[in-house]
Amino acid sequence: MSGDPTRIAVNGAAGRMGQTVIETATDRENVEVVVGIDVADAETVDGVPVADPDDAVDAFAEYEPDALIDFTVPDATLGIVDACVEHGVAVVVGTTGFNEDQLSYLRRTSEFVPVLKATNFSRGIQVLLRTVSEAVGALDGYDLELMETHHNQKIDAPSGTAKTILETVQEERDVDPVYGREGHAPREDDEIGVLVRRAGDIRGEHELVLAGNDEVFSLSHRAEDRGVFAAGALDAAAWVAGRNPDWYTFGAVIDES
Ligand SMILES: NC(=O)C1=CN([C@@H]2O[C@H](COP(=O)(O)OP(=O)(O)OC[C@H]3O[C@@H](n4cnc5c(N)ncnc54)[C@H](OP(=O)(O)O)[C@@H]3O)[C@@H](O)[C@H]2O)C=CC1
Ligand SMILES: O=C(O)C1=N[C@H](C(=O)O)C[C@H](O)C1
Repeated sequence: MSGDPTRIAVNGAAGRMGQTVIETATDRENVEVVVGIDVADAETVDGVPVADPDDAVDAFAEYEPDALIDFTVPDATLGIVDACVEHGVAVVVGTTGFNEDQLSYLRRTSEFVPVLKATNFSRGIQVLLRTVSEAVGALDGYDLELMETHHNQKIDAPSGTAKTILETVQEERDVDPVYGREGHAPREDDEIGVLVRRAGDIRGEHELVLAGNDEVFSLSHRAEDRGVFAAGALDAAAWVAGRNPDWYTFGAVIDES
């Protein structure tokens, strides 16, 4: 490895993903988490100082991060990006559950600093997305059903990843999502069932089933540890820091590394 490590701030530092990012970074030489941001009272996480979001501008001035990794909630993401613009800090967004207006705000932010957003920072899901396009394009007319399962603390549903899989399907075929089924609900040809489960501490499971022509084909992915998302987010932060203001995807990181 050459050069100084990428200096990273973590928004949501005391959360499940924030803690995992900080822990994962300690084993790496190309990144260093220099400050955390969280509403939690914690003064440090794993030895990393934690500042309140209201003090983010001062914290960025003091610790000079190159990139911010955000795993919070949409309002918290939007609450910190102006501080990133003020200090020229690249933004890596892992948070899910944004509405259209919130996404537009993030898009505008990318006119001033690089913004890289991914609903799933595992490499396997990125490959699954590419395979989804090929499978849906090739298996015309097959019934499509999409399932996801996550831990019982997850707020948004369907998951951000499931929404990305759905969008990828819809780029290939004109199907309308049907969320769960109940009562007399016969399947239509132009629909895709979307089913959500929440239980225990399941890290994240996604499956797309394609059925027709006397066969069933399925594409599935299971995250076994939050470390897979943390590793991808750190790769993304090291890759995007110092680039020109623009909107970037995790797929580009994988293509180039
Ligand atoms: N893209 C990907 O690969 C992945 C995305 N995610 C997404 O990341 C997000 C976070 O997930 P997870 O870590 O499990 O959630 P957690 O609830 O465990 O962590 C979120 C943290 O953000 C804190 N927080 C809340 N408001 C603010 C604020 N205004 N400023 C700073 N921090 C704040 C929370 O504090 P408090 O608890 O006190 O509210 C909490 O500590 C979710 O949207 C999830 O879907 C998760 C895994 C992978
Ligand atoms: O909240 C989670 O845990 C996860 N959220 C992301 C999503 O909404 O897709 C990614 C991953 O599945 C874990």
